[in-house]
Amino acid sequence: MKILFSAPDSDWADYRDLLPHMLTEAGIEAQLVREAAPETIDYIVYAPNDDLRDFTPYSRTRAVLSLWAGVERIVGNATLTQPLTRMVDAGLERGMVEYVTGHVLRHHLGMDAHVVNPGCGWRPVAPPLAADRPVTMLGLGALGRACAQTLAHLGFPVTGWSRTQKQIDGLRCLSGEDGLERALTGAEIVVTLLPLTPGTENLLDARRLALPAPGAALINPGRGPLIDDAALLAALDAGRIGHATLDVFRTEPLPADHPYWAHPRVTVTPHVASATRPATAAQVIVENIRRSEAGAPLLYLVDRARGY
Ligand SMILES: NC(=O)c1ccc[n+]([C@@H]2O[C@H](COP(=O)([O-])OP(=O)(O)OC[C@H]3O[C@@H](n4cnc5c(N)ncnc54)[C@H](O)[C@@H]3O)[C@@H](O)[C@H]2O)c1
Ligand SMILES: O=C(O)[C@H](O)COP(=O)(O)O
Repeated sequence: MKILFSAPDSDWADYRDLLPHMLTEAGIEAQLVREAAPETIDYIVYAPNDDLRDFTPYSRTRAVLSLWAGVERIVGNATLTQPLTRMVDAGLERGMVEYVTGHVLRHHLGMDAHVVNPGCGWRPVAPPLAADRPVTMLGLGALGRACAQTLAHLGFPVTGWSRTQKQIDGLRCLSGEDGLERALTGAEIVVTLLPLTPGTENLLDARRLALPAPGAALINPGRGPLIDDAALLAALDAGRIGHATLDVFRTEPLPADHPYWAHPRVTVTPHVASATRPATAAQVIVENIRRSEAGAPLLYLVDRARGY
């Protein structure tokens, strides 16, 4: 079997030895290649790149296996008729839990007053307990759910919002348009871990950004276009949103003249919230190839109509 590794060179360095080794361990005889005649390729391991845009000639390819959790850059490709899977990786999940927990605690504990602006002087105002700090998680998938549950274990009252109604221990789960309003209203920290689809683009617009508690913090490790940037800047300037920690943007790298860079109440992180971790992600790729060969359903199959 031949597997095309269609991803940037930095990924190739991580997987070129690891993936063949793990395939062999799983009893799968395969050759991992950087290029080959398209009609000879059985599977494509994919991360966004400029080389592969037309999937039409890959006539025997049985699945395209994304190394990324977010598939918005490939899911709408009209030439892609092969099954597409997204990445759900234990290492990626743990990294996201650490990022979200760290940034939630920064805002909850008011760390900036002591660490970033220690000139504030001796103002002994103790932060409330987590139990008194409502947090809202938009998105309750692999990543949102893990982050929400960790925050709930720390004592935060966490409300989660998703497309279909969920029941998750320790969380107040809401869904639908009305659920979104209820989830946002009064939240003191809002985290967005939604995929980018036509249904989520500009989800946080001026009206919805006015619903959280005055001065609430917004943390977006999901995708940049989930937020209407002009509305967020206006909400920050008016103090309706107290701080925005943004990891993802409409244009990446974030252009040097973008107002987010200079804004005193915006923290920019350069799309580092969490990365796919090769050691665990390779297991997912191998398992999906094993399943496909055995005629079993693929894990984490993308629904083209939903867009994720
Ligand atoms: N910044 C980073 O480093 C980084 C890393 C990995 C993933 N991500 C982003 O995180 C996103 C979420 O990943 P995941 O693995 O948890 O995804 P997932 O597919 O497991 O979960 C998606 C969640 O979003 C909800 N959702 C989708 N559309 C919705 C809608 N219209 N209304 C309400 N809820 C909706 C679903 O119900 C589900 O709960 C990815 O798509 C990606 O954009 C970012
Ligand atoms: O969280 C999940 O189980 C999946 O991402 C699907 O969620 P949805 O049915 O709410 O889209």
